Parts: sequence; C-alpha cells; structure tokens
Amino acid sequence: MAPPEGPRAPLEFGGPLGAAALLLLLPATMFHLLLAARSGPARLLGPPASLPGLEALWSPRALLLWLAWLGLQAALYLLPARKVAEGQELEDKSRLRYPINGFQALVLTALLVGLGVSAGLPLGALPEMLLPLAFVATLTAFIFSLFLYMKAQVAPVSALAPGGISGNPIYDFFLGRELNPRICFFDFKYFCELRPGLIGWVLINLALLVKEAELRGSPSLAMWLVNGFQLLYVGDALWHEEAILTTMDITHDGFGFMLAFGDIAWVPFTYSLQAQFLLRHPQPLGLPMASAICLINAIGYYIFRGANSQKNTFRKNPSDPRVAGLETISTATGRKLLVSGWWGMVRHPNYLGDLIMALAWSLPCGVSHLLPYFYLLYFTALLVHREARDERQCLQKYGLAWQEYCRRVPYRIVPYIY
Ligand SMILES: NC(=O)C1=CN([C@@H]2O[C@H](COP(=O)(O)OP(=O)(O)OC[C@H]3O[C@@H](n4cnc5c(N)ncnc54)[C@H](OP(=O)(O)O)[C@@H]3O)[C@@H](O)[C@H]2O)C=CC1
Ligand SMILES: CC(C)CCC[C@@H](C)[C@H]1CC=C2C3=C(CC[C@@]21C)[C@@]1(C)CC[C@H](O)C[C@@H]1CC3
Repeated sequence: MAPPEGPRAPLEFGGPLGAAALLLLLPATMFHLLLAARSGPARLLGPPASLPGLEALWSPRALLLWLAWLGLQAALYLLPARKVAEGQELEDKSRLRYPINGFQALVLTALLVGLGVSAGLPLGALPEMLLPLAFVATLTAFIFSLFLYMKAQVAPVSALAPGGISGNPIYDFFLGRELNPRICFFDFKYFCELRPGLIGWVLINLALLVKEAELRGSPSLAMWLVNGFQLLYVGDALWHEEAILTTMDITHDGFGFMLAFGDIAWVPFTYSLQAQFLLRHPQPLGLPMASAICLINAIGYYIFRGANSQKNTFRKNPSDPRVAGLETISTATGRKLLVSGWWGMVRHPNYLGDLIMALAWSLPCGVSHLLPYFYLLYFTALLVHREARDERQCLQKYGLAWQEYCRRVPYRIVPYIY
C-alpha cells in the first residue's frame, strides 16, 4: 500500500523534535570537523582541543568574501546558457525551465581565480579563513531559510512540496515548504545545489594545496590525489547538470534549511575535510599505494557514471541503441524499469560507485586517524537513508511493478550484502 503524502504523510527525520535537533547538530558537527582537522590529535570522536571565541568566528572580511562569492556565482548563473532544459512535469502540468551552464560557471571561475592569482591574490590565505567563512555561510543559510519559509507562506498550495506542509513550523522550516522557490528565472534550489557549494568545495581544496606548497615546498602526492579525485567528481556533476532535474531533491523535496545549509555550508566545508586534514597532518604515500588508490577511484567512477548515464539515456530515449537491448519491466504509469545492465545488478548501482569513490578519497590520508573517513561514514548513512526514501517513493509510483523489480533485483546497494 502506498504511503500517504502531504499533511498526513509520516514525518521524516524524527518529526519536529528530530528537525530541531538537526538544526543545531548539523552546524555543530561541521564546526567540530573544522576544528578537529586543524588540531594536533585530529580526533573525530571526543571534544576538540580548544573552542574558538567569537573573534575567531566573526570577520567582516570573511563576510565580504562570502557575499562576493555568492554574487559571482549568481552572475555566472545568469549568463547566457548553451541550453535551457525543461524540468519534470509539475502538479499543474507545467514545466519549469533551467539554464544548463554549470560547467561554464566552473571554467569561468577557474579562469577568474587564475587571473586573480597571477595578479597577486593570496589563495594560500584562504585556509586560515575557513572558520569565519563557515560561520557566515551558516548564518546565511539560517537567514536564507527564513526568507524561503516566509516566501512559501504566500505561495499557492500547488507550489508546495509534499513533505514540507506538516503545519509544524520547525519541521517545515527544516524540510522546506516550497518545491521550486524562484524569483523570475532564478531558481534558488537549482542554483544552490550545484554552484556555490560544489565549486566552493574545489576552490577550498585548491587553496589547501597552494598552502601546502607554501609550507612544504610542493604539494604532497596525497593532496594531489584528493584534489584530482574531487575535481573529477565536481566537474562530472556540472557536466551532467541536467541529470539533477530528475533527482528527488529537485522533484520532491522542499527547499528549506536542510538543503540550503547542506548545499552552501555543509558541502564546501565538510566535503573538503580530507584536504584540510592533509594540510596539518601530512601523510607519506608511495607510488604503488597511490596507483592502487587511483584504481579504486577509477572503478568507483566507472560504476557511478555507467549507472547514472545508463538510466539517464534510458529515461530520455528508451530506443537509444545503447539501452534498447536491456531487459525492462512495464509499469502502470507507462514508464519502464530497467532490470538488466547496471540496474539489474543492484537497485542503486550509482550509490555503490559513489561509495567506492568516497573510500578512495579517504585512503590517501592513511589509516592513523578516523577523521578523514568521516565523509565515508556520513555518506553511507546518507545513502542508506536516501535509498529507503527513494524505495518508498518508487513503491508509491510503480506499485506492483516495483515489487516485481525488488523480487528480480533483491540487493539494494552492495551485491550479496545489502
Ligand atoms: N555526494 C553526495 O553528497 C550525494 C551524491 N548523490 C549522488 O547523486 C546521484 C543521483 O542520486 P539520487 O538522486 O539519489 O537518485 P537516483 O539517480 O538513484 O535516482 C533514483 C530514481 O531512478 C529511477 N529508477 C530507479 N530504479 C530504476 C530502474 N531500475 N530503471 C529505471 N529507472 C529507475 C526512479 O525514478 P523515475 O522512475 O521517476 O525515473 C528513482 O526514483 C547518485 O549517483 C548519488 O550517488 C546523491 C546524494 C548526495
Ligand atoms: C546537511 C545534511 C546532512 C544533508 C545535506 C544533503 C546535501 C549535501 C546533498 C543532498 C543531495 C545532494 C546531491 C549532490 C551534492 C550533495 C547534496 C546537495 C550532488 C550534486 C553531488 C554530485 C552528484 O553527481 C550529483 C549529486 C546530486 C545530489
């Protein structure tokens, strides 16, 4: 039986209490990680060596830099795009239009940063500003989420997301009420999901690499690997930008604190944790080990990209010769489900590839500390939870056909294990 949506839908994340706890816990975890990475013991569990005062968190320079960064990314978003894509059909049968120029934004940002550095911009000074930058990013996320919550009060009911209309203000503030908040062509959720956070993440990584070169004469092999792997991941996401239009974040979830904070603060400041750790805790890495780690990342990427591209190609055009020979199950909606190829191996092959890559990003940091493995642990929890949410939505959409798919493909993420 499909679960109900809307006001009677079961509340996620432990309901209002869980949402209230996460409002505090998520920023606290981010600051804990930032502090732990710069401390000698670099302990993931246990209190950080010292707590910063307000003077270490608040800096008008960091605020200016942060606003300039958001302004730059917003300006790049508004530049003419190579393509304008249509999103999924909405409740009122309309489709929104989205500019496909994320990769262009990455390249232009790289050019601007390159120009800035050659004109004397001290990129190596950025790592010292991470704490105040994370602080202003968190403040921005709170203020922005408040704006989104108020904007949703005057939005038509058809514009609201199914999950964020519980009526409890804390829960709805956390999950987000409006599905696609926009001002004219500027779509806030789509903009935040890929631009300031993801591009900010690789910029922070690069600054940490530059700082390491300043401190030790040249960047370490471990730092090169972490930078290279994560740049590939971000470049890939922006190159395939159109694919996020079918993710549950865009089609199902409201835009509230969880995604706003996740996109603009959590991603840049916690996803760069391995590079932050390496700056203060250099790790020796020989060529044979580095080659093995590159192989692990390549295998992860091969599965991740293969699975995502196979599904996207199939959804765009099921008769495309690359997917036409695959076995499928018909559903009552008219859409089909792939039951061979990557999607016949496990029900979320793309998650498996993503997790293998996450392991490869931590391995260059050695095995002496748990801290650089935080991303792998957090990401496993996120994907297990996400997989369960997606299963619920697919069961609701496809009913018996989904049950048949689960029978034919019994494992969720890891073959023969989970
Ligand atoms: N680094 C990070 O922090 C994060 C990364 N990711 C990554 O982003 C990518 C996108 O993930 P996500 O948005 O969760 O979802 P998916 O790309 O896995 O999409 C799930 C959807 O795919 C469709 N689908 C499921 N099974 C089949 C099948 N057998 N045949 C055809 N279509 C099927 C269904 O939608 P429908 O039928 O409507 O098309 C389902 O709702 C993943 O690679 C993930 O690893 C995700 C979250 C966080
Ligand atoms: C702060 C919370 C614990 C959770 C926040 C979740 C967000 C950080 C993620 C939700 C879905 C995401 C996706 C990506 C990045 C992380 C967030 C925003 C990608 C853009 C990463 C690159 C992939 O190729 C596509 C992903 C889509 C979903």
